[in-house]
Amino acid sequence: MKNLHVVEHPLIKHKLSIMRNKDTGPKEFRELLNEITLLLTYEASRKLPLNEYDVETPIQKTTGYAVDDKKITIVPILRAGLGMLDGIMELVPNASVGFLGLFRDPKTLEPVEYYSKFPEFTENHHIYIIDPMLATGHSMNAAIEIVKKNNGKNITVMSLISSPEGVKEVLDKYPDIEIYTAALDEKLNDKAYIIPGLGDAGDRLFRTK
Ligand SMILES: O=P(O)(O)OC[C@H]1O[C@H](OP(=O)(O)OP(=O)(O)O)[C@H](O)[C@@H]1O
Ligand SMILES: O=c1cc[nH]c(=O)[nH]1
Ligand SMILES: [Mg+2]
Repeated sequence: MKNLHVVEHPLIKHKLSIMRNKDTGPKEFRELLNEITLLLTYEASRKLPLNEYDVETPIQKTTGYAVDDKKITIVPILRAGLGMLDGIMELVPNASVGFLGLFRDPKTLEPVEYYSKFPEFTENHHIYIIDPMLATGHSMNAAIEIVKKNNGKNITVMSLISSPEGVKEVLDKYPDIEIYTAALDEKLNDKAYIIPGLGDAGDRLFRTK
């Protein structure tokens, strides 16, 4: 599928397998999510524009290149998206951060918004919406809609595990958006959990179950 990038890498597969293990505790789970996010960010940032400037090496002048990370905004979807925030911020430390609180109603499976605080999305801004789980895709679509309503453009989605159903839901509605994910799993179960997945990412990050 065009615009879906499954970032295949032995290190990602290795780390994600440990995260999937139900016996992996929150400390290791958080560390691994952070490490995989660094690797995902490397791929998801490939198309960022570069500014040229003059650099003087000890030998001669040359051209330097700079990413203007002040023009990047990261939007973690609370809570689980917070687990990816440090990883991406390590690589683009001057990015702004906007927060969006959504939870999935267990009965309707529809996202409920409970918090939002965004910086101003100026022209030529690049926005990364981050959430480890892309299941039905309803939360991500709600997030994209909210960010767009706030004037956000150039949106990229980063997730750890995606379902085929969720990817289709997002790309059918927003065909221009690019999704970077560490794994495309098999499908959703009858409770709309990703299988094989890793369970509830928020609960595993913050030990709430
Ligand atoms: O694609 P969807 O079917 O919408 O499901 C994915 C959403 O569900 C999870 O959040 P949850 O509602 O568990 O909130 P939490 O992060 O606070 O645990 C996950 O982190 C996504 O935000
Ligand atoms: O598998 C899933 C689906 C939604 N949210 C999660 O945390 N995990
Ligand atoms: Mg959760």
